[in-house]
Amino acid sequence: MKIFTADQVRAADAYTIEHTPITSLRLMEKAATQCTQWLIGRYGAGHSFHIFCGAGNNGGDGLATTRLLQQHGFEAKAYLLHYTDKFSADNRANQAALRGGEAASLIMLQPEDAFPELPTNAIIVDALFGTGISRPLEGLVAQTVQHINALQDQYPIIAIDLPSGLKADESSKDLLTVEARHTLSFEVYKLAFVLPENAARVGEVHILPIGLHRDYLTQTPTRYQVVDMEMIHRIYKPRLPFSHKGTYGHALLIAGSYGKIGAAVLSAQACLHAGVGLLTVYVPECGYNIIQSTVPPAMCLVDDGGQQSVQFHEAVTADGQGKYKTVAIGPGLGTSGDTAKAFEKLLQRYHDPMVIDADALNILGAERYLLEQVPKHSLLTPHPKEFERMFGPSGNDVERLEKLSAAAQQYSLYILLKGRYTAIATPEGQVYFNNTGNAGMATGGSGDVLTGLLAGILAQGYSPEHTMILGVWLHGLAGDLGAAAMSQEALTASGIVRFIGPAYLEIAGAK
Ligand SMILES: NC(=O)C1=CN([C@@H]2O[C@H](COP(=O)(O)OP(=O)(O)OC[C@H]3O[C@@H](n4cnc5c(N)ncnc54)[C@H](OP(=O)(O)O)[C@@H]3O)[C@@H](O)[C@H]2O)[C@@H](O)CC1
Ligand SMILES: [K+]
Repeated sequence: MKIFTADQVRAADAYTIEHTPITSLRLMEKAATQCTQWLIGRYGAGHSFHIFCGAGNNGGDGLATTRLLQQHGFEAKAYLLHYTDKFSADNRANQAALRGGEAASLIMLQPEDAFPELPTNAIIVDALFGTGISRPLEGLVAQTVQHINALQDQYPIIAIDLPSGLKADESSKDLLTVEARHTLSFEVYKLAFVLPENAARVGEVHILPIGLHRDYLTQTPTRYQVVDMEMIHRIYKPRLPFSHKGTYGHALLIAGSYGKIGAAVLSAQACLHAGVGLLTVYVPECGYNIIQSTVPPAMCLVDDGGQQSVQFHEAVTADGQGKYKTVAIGPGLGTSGDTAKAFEKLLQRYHDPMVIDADALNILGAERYLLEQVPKHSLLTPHPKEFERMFGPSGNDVERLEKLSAAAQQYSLYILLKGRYTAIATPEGQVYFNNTGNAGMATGGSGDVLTGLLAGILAQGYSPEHTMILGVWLHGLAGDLGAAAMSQEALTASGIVRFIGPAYLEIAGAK
């Protein structure tokens, strides 16, 4: 699903009005109808709705929603903030329509008025500002937003289109905004929804269709997209009936050190569950028995280094055209000087896309010049701290995203940034946001599983871009299925591995 800028949303609106018989007032009615249906479906009988409206079209959505809720037999009141007399035309039309209905359901809130008393069954709806926000909140609107936020533990707060005060396309890091439990937005995502700094503001996002013109939605190029099942279906390739293990590639996984062989085990298991044809795991000597007994389908190569691998570059031939379709390196590897040297030699020998994670990223962070030597189109999988070590600190999430995208373009790499919506930046400047996964996956070894999964997918012949999108998505879905079966708390990295299979079945079943 595409992420539109506020300007693109406005253009979609205008295009729809120009190319179909629909008016802007009718489009607002559709938006309000969707919000009404969502609110009734979610909260139903026994609740009263208290809708705080601004002077623009977001306020218009709120006024229309109030009227529609009443028409469905619900108690609903609109509080129209009277901080200006500059109401939009559609806002005025909906004020008039509401005044024509139930008495006392449209209340003008003046700057000197106290915040209204709300009954215990209240649902607060925020329709103050949407994409038209143009400056920080102050005066009556700021006070109202502070009041609403102070009530968030008592009443659910539902924002229409955007939590008021939040900018759709920029960082709102230090701005006052509504803190919603749910945000009901229309047709497309907005960048603000996927930024970690907005997590407490947007809550759960629900995208509701309102009939914006398909041509505009499908033909407008966007820099950002949220990965969805449709995209996954386009990427996923079922196995061929006449295939053999050679069809699905041979991966080399270089991982583990004394005390961290578990990282190699988890990565190896994930790589096998991803569907790789053959797997060789390269570990220091202390890992040999462990790998052979816990991951029997994998072959094992042993380094002379004892506690940390220091000669793994020799596992690939000097011309880099050996038997391995892909190489993954990093989980539990260690960062000693000799390991770093071996990594540098590996980069000189191996020229196909690699998967680079954990300690291999830490080595890159310490020896930045090595970034230039990483094979083009390799996959880098840092968490925010590793990212910062490599590319420096950022003032806010949008700045970090720009840095991510700039690095992916500069070095021709696919780089992801882990988070609730993991961002995947491509060498072409695109950024995909992953929408699967849960807080139960914030557990040791979860990243090692992702590395193995990516290596297993890449080795099967998927392009690096498709590997990144499919791998991150499968990883999150396996985590979601695991959490559903055993709770987020009890989910472990091994649990994520166990649910890679069911996650594949979900894609295959829905295809
Ligand atoms: N496009 C679509 O697909 C559809 C869009 N729809 C809806 O329209 C919404 C966009 O409407 P919009 O353009 O009227 O902007 P909106 O957010 O209501 O705010 C503008 C008003 O706020 C004011 N204002 C701004 N900042 C302020 C501040 N800090 N403090 C005080 N005032 C401030 C600004 O005043 P001004 O800056 O002009 O002085 C103006 O009066 C969108 O989010 C969605 O809900 C749906 O109806 C149907 C389909
Ligand atoms: K709003």
